[in-house]
Amino acid sequence: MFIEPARRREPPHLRTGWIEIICGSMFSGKTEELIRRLNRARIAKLKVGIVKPSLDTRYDINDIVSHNASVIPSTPVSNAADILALVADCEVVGIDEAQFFDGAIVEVCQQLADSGKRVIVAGLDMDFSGKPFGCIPQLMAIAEFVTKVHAICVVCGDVAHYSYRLVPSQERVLLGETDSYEARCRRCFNLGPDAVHREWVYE
Ligand SMILES: Nc1ncnc2c1ncn2[C@@H]1O[C@H](COP(=O)(O)OP(=O)(O)O)[C@@H](O)[C@H]1O
Ligand SMILES: Cc1cn([C@H]2C[C@H](O)[C@@H](COP(=O)(O)O)O2)c(=O)[nH]c1=O
Ligand SMILES: [Zn+2]
Repeated sequence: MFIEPARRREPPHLRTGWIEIICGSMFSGKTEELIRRLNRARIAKLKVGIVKPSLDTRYDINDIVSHNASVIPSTPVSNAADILALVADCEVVGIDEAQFFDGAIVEVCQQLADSGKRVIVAGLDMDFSGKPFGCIPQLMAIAEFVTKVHAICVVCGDVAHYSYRLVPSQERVLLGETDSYEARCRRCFNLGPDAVHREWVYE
């Protein structure tokens, strides 16, 4: 489990910031982990700013909501550059679904961390075709801390690494949950539509 590095209680310009990435497939617990870290920052009485891309309207227009219904309020943002003004007075910044932001998100995260803030970013590392998703690989490269989380393959029960798309769209951006995606391990992802889902063994 990720444990926060100690922070000196000094004005932001006198202390270092950093970037944390939480990445993985869909259903791997990225949002839960983001919410856990942000709640702990609040308990530490740090000023926390939370944003998500405005196109992510899946569960709620404003709130960040995990697949198992953990919730934290956030501000929807259309352009990555707008984040800078929104969180100017915050010590900790949380960003969910970062793969949907434009390329400026990389420079925005750098600037926030350079100005002494702790920046926690969650996002999909790969799209439905198994290709690196948007800015996430670059963010992983510049981050101090990278946490890769895993789901459970709904076909065989092994550790899942991929988000398998169940519907025919080839558009990169297609919002959805279990209606359109399932978490799969490498083998079951490569089997595609030929994968045979394991039967329930226990009642
Ligand atoms: N295949 C799966 N593997 C693991 N968790 C799953 C799966 N399907 C649904 N879940 C639920 O999703 C939760 C994680 O949700 P969330 O944090 O929103 O994930 P992410 O942001 O990575 O999509 C788990 O705690 C679990 O309740
Ligand atoms: C793989 C993949 C996913 N999406 C969408 C589907 C969901 O709305 C989000 C991911 O949410 P989660 O919190 O990680 O479950 O992204 C997409 O648009 N394109 C893709 O290839
Ligand atoms: Zn599998």
